[in-house]
Amino acid sequence: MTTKLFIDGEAGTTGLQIRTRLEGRDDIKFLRLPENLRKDAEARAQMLNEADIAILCLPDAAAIEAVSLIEDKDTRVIDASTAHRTAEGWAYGFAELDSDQREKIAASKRVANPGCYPQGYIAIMRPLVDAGIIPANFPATLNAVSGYSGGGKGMIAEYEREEEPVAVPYWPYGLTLAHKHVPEMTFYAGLEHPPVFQPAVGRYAQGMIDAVPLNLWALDSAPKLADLHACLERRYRNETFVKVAPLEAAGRLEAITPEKLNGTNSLHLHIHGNDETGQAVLLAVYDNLGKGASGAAVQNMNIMMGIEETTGLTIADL
Ligand SMILES: NC(=O)C1=CN([C@@H]2O[C@H](COP(=O)(O)OP(=O)(O)OC[C@H]3O[C@@H](n4cnc5c(N)ncnc54)[C@H](OP(=O)(O)O)[C@@H]3O)[C@@H](O)[C@H]2O)C=CC1
Ligand SMILES: CC(=O)N[C@@H](CCC(=O)OP(=O)(O)O)C(=O)O
Repeated sequence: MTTKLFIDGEAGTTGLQIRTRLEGRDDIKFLRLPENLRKDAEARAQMLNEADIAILCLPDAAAIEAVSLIEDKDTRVIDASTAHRTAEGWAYGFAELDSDQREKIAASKRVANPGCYPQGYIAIMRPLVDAGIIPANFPATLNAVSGYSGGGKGMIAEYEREEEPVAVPYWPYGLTLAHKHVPEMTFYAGLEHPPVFQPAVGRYAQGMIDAVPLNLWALDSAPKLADLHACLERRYRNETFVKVAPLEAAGRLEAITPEKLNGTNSLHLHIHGNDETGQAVLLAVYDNLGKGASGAAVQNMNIMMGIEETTGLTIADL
């Protein structure tokens, strides 16, 4: 059976990457609009209603508009924007969230693709909260760095224009601590309080690291690094795309660079720290355009089509 797929916003960063990832798939028929009609609401409505699956790679307002244009109750939607991630009636498209998330995605007509920063954070925190190692009222923090493609076409142009491209190598932002990703991070990590989330954009195109520092000594369970590792390893042992690196006592590791998993849909977790001081830092390495956006959208589409992928990178591949 062929699935009719419409990517609304196909000319953008996420849309283009989805299209490239699906090149050569003979189980998909692309519904496409000519350049002059790609923002025409009537033409988009026609495609949205004709599609079996529509992937929205649009700014939030245009994504909300796209959903309102769908009259055909059978069109299934994957929204890559922030608009519906904690909305009623939408399944959160992080398949590894817990054991029944895949079924929720498979059964849903409305799937919200997660934000790039939240995926790594939730992958680290949720199993630790579920296991009671981190209490739900924990005052968590997250530091992160993303390549500039995370800001879409607009930010890419600022870094790649010929005249006076952005020269700052590392630019902290989100300093009012109200980044649009905080609500989904808090909700899906299972925490009662929003984390202090401090992202930064680096002067490189693609790839990211989420880093969660933890004062283990402050936790009632006073876990050791091996306990954190065992918890995450147990949770992701059978996952294709999320993998946990072995515990390694090193201050600096080659695998922990933001570009390491570019072009893949993999997300790798690293647990480091110091048992003597009772402190840990948990890191998630992944591609903001891979597992952080387009890769996850394709993974969700496959789950909705009943296809199970088995081709993630193992730690040993690195
Ligand atoms: N880049 C990333 O790493 C990630 C992005 N996302 C999210 O995915 C979505 C897309 O982001 P991204 O691809 O980076 O953004 P881009 O700006 O690169 O692409 C957005 C595309 O949408 C088009 N567009 C805007 N308004 C409309 C409209 N009304 N009708 C049809 N098309 C429209 C734009 O047109 P034009 O080309 O004319 O500007 C552009 O091609 C956003 O919601 C973003 O937050 C999510 C996770 C990660
Ligand atoms: C580097 C950079 O600017 N990144 C973007 C996040 C991109 C993204 O994931 O947007 P969604 O909310 O649609 O997921 C930002 O911080 O706004």
